[in-house]
Amino acid sequence: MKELKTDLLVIGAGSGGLSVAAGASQMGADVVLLEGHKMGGDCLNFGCVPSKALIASGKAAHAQAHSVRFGVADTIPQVDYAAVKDHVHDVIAQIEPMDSQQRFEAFGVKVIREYGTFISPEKVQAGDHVICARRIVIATGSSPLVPPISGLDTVPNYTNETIFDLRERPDHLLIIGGGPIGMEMAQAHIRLGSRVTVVEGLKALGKDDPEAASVVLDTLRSEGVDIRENAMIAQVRGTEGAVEVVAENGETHRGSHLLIAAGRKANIERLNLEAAGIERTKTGIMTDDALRTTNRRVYAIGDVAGGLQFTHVAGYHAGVIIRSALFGLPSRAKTEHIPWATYTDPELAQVGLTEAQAREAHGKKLEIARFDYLHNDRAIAERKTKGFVKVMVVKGRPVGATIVGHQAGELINLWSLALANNLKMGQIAAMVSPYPTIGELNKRVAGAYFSPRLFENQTVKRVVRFVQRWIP
Ligand SMILES: Cc1cc2nc3c(=O)[nH]c(=O)nc-3n(C[C@H](O)[C@H](O)[C@H](O)COP(=O)(O)OP(=O)(O)OC[C@H]3O[C@@H](n4cnc5c(N)ncnc54)[C@H](O)[C@@H]3O)c2cc1C
Ligand SMILES: NC(=O)c1ccc[n+]([C@@H]2O[C@H](COP(=O)([O-])OP(=O)(O)OC[C@H]3O[C@@H](n4cnc5c(N)ncnc54)[C@H](O)[C@@H]3O)[C@@H](O)[C@H]2O)c1
Repeated sequence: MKELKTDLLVIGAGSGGLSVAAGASQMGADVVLLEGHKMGGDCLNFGCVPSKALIASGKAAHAQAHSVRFGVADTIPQVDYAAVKDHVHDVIAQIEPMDSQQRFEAFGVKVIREYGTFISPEKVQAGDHVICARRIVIATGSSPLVPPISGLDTVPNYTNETIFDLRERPDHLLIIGGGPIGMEMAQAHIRLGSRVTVVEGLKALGKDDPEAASVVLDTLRSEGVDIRENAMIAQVRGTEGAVEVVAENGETHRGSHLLIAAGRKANIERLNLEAAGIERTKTGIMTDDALRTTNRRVYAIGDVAGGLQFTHVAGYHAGVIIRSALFGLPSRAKTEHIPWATYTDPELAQVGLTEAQAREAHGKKLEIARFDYLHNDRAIAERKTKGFVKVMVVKGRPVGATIVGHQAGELINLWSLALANNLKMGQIAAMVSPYPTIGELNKRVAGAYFSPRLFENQTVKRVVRFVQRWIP
């Protein structure tokens, strides 16, 4: 056994672990990084990056088939599914060097390509190394949750870890789960020429504002995706090419390929948390606001912490714990200003409270400002008029924003800034947006908040009439 001593041990080289390792090593800490599988973790290899690359192929195909309204004849797209997957892997390859072992070794990080297991509260074994660290960060991410569905162990199925390697286009993709993974994959595949059925046990896109989610679901349905809700799958049967899923309500759906997109489970099995005195919750590792586990020298960040599971959250967590682990400063992870977006077309984005949450929290103090894409000139020119921006406002400050429509994921950035800095609606309204941009929607929704105060206000009208009588 080789013994190593270090300031900081990071377990997992995904979005969270790499951010900690890069930041801490460049600030002078001695860092050891463990990775049992692929550098870059889920986001690069099996998550955000391949899914967005696949979505881009779907968009290209959809644009060819729907161009006549721009005066350009529609064509039936000739999709080469294997070439689409080449594109997906080429995109991964282009981003890969940023997450590579070589890059991190150049920062001075000692990278060990082994899974880590606690053998005591301050020691972790990885292959033939035992690492003793002043501080340890668990950033081991999550894996696809395979629900206890009868027959699933014998019927061929795909998850996000295998679907991006499939090179023959599914004739009919059956998806269990109508969350963001299910919906993004459903739309990409229908646009690439597969038939698609999504079977959701509860409500599709159920974590989002229902009014906004329904804009996305209606669009997917209009493109041909068969979305079945309230159909919890209890049984699957069949063979490769002919799969059947049976819901508790008796519905049966058939397809050629089965994708499981039924949620995530934290990667804790290999860690031997008991040896380190680290407690878990139902969804991951138990942490306090500072992301410390029940073992004070150990932090848990990103998906394994069991909260919001996004790459930008893992990156944000990394910043929070660097402050505390490296500088010994108080640090707290907040959630109120964390946005998320689902990259369907139209996109769906949220930050802060939804309308329902804001009503519950603020009751009559809540005001809703709203502006529809239909009135944005750039959206009209691009024929992207579906959707709206809705901002929840309390005492002149936004407490949440919901956007569904073209580039919603880009538009939500401004509201993330506003919530992170407690900005007022007046500060958003003061911004000048270039015309014609989709981004103008954000200014216009702030305008919509103020218009009734200005245009339907008798005092304002009286003051204007009075001043107009006196000025030369
Ligand atoms: C299909 C899909 C699409 C997604 N799209 C988006 C998106 O568009 N935007 C977004 O923000 N998020 C998206 N996500 C979520 C995002 O991928 C995760 O939130 C993010 O990767 C979490 O980062 P992490 O560092 O916590 O874990 P990961 O990136 O998964 O990294 C964990 C790493 O730890 C390693 N590991 C595990 N156990 C051990 C051990 N014991 N020892 C050593 N190494 C270990 C794993 O091999 C892995 O490499 C998507 C996820 C999926 C599945
Ligand atoms: N754009 C993005 O940022 C993005 C994209 C994809 C994934 N992600 C991340 O990955 C996480 C996981 O995504 P997900 O879509 O797998 O999970 P999810 O938990 O959001 O959705 C899973 C869905 O599967 C349903 N389900 C579970 N068991 C079922 C069964 N037996 N039959 C029918 N339906 C069943 C659930 O009711 C749920 O609606 C997301 O919460 C998000 O954090 C993010």
